[in-house]
Amino acid sequence: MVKISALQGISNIFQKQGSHGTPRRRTPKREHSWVDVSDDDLEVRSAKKQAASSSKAMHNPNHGHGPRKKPRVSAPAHLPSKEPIQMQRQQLPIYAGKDAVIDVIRQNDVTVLIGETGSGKTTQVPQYLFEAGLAGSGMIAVTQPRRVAATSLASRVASEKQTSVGSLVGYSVRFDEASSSNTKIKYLTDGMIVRELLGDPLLSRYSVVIVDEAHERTLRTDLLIANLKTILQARNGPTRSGKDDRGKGKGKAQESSGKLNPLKVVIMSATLEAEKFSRFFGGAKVVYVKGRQHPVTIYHTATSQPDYVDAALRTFFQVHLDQGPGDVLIFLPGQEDIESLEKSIQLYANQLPKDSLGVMILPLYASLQPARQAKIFASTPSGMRKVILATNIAETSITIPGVKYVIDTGKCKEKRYVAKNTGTGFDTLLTRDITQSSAVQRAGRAGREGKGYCFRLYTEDAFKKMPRTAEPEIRRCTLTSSLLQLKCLGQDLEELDFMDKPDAESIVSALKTLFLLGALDHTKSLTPLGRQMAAFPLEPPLARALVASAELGCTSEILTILSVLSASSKLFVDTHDAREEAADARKKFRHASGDHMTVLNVVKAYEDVSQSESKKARTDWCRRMFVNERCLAEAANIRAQLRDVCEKTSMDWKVSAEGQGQDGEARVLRAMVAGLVQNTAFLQPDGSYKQVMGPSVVKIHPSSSLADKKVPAIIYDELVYTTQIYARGVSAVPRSFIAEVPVLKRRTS
Ligand SMILES: Nc1ncnc2c1ncn2[C@@H]1O[C@H](COP(=O)(O)OP(=O)(O)OP(=O)(O)O)[C@@H](O)[C@H]1O
Repeated sequence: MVKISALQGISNIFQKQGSHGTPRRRTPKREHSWVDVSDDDLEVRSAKKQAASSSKAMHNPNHGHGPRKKPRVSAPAHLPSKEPIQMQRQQLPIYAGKDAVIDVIRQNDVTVLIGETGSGKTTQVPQYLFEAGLAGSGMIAVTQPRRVAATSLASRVASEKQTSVGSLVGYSVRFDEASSSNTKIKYLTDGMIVRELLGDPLLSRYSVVIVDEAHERTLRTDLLIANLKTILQARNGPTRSGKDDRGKGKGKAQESSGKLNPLKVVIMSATLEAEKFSRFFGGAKVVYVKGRQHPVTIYHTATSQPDYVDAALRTFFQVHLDQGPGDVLIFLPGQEDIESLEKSIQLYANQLPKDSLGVMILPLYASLQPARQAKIFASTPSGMRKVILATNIAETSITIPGVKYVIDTGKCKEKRYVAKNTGTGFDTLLTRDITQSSAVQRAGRAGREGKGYCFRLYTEDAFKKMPRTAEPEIRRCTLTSSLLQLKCLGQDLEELDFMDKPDAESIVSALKTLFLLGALDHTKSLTPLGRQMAAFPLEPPLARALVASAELGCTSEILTILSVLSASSKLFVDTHDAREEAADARKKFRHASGDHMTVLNVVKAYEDVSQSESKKARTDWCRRMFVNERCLAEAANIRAQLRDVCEKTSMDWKVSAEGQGQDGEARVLRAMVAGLVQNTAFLQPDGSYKQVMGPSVVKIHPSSSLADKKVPAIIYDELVYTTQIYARGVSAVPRSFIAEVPVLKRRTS
């Protein structure tokens, strides 16, 4: 049992000499942009000048060379602002430059807008443009790389506009939408707007597209940016240097005469290579909004901290015990570290004296169910300090009310296509050091409602050595889904004008996958099947399984399986405390063929309980069975949305294989094989599984109902790369099912 004395030891280490050494307090110089809310709030500079200044800020965020001091032991009490929301809006740095921002955007087709984190870009610019009439009869789109940002920003801006989400201000994220015919400002993920291109290649319902957090260079943001360039030409005609030659005063995007509306594009970020974006759009105007509302004081450790989870634990308790009110946001690379730190914090927090401030721990990672993610935005109960343990999904755009302290481990997980090393060709998440841009964004999550503090668990030298920005996703991730979408638009990855060209190897791999799925023919042309697949907001292999289910008469079952696979949380509750009970409960659902049919068994059992029992009894049942009710609720929602797409594409979603015994089961598995053609492996004499389409040897993941089983052939949902390569979401299938797939016939015979 850990004693409080041990806890106090932890808190002291940071403050004294311990593993952190004495943290450095940097007193920012007056002229530095981190603290300098200048009188001259807006500057429009040439792209070159801006880039130089931006790079200075990136290398030097709050690192004025002030004296070395210890951190203040008790920061002044911080309480979230109680000022009326309209007054808060007027105090944002961007407010003073409002008219100038509107003018620049009115006069230019493309504007690159840079401003400090928290200066008001994301919440205010769309409102300014709307108020100035730039939406015309169309909409203003604001894209975000992450859904949690899109939904929370919509709700903030709706309250600033004193309306409810879904009316004037809406959002659209995968499997969730709140908008109406009255919506004029729409926050949406970059993935959703790329999807909208399929039905509306010129994005004609938008008068303005604001690409926010463009520095992240997600694959979808890059796809959008490439398309915006061609859309601008189609809608606005050739222009000089991104200039709107129609002149001032003609900003109203909608023109009569049945012609296409001109489009305004705004690229925004706090940490952007402005010059590169400006050049890409033929010399777009760069606007720099100066100043930030509240200062953020940054500390670095004196020595590096290889055990960053332990360092985060110590730093948290130092803040908790020594600093004034204010919530804490800790950045960690992934779910595992989050869960481990959560346990440690809880363990020590339980031993705090009864009268001390309580600790409320809230995890935040992408696969957490949206309703649980949303809990971070709720106000902190009195007598508590909220600590949010987050991955980089909290890194950009969002304001978490109450957060005053940020602890940055300096680590993140990055998706990377692994092909060269293993020959298997799949995206995997690797832990790595963050970039300077990420570090600046992370610090920017503090200081949004008042003074903030950021404790970086790495040295200042390490910060200086970090790369400025991350490698664009287009250079390091699977391109299959994007390639399919582009094919539907009549475009080619090789030909589209991207800011950075994709890797040739990734293009070949994506072409191969789509060919194997039947989405492309041997001339690389889109097939009718490919077009059908692209209609679904699913990765191409899952979309292929769904289309196959129509021919096999089992769409209802496949919809259920795919909905559960697409939910953000896992179907079964992981538990370390009651592992045996959980395993016993799971046995009741286990299907001999493996995980896909097991999913169906769980959903069926849950539906039976739901029909005959109360809501409470249903929840109790889930708890007893170690089934995650949130996953099932989310899956039901996803299923309804996929069903709608089926209806729109005239696919009969009711057709079912239920009650048809083994024949029905075989049809469900055949449909899954059609989608998972590349995820197939055969048992080898030595008991291992060897990929049919690749050179790798894989093991069945311990979480699978087939773990340790030896079956002649398997299909799997995904590979996980840890110490070895594991197949997760596995079903046993007869080898003949695999041999039936036309493209696999030769390999399996
Ligand atoms: N949900 C919220 N609750 C309280 N205040 C908020 C909220 N959302 C925004 N704000 C306030 O508005 C300010 C501006 O937020 P906004 O997201 O527009 O800034 P930004 O310039 O886009 O920052 P970033 O570059 O970090 O995305 C915040 O610093 C905060 O003071």
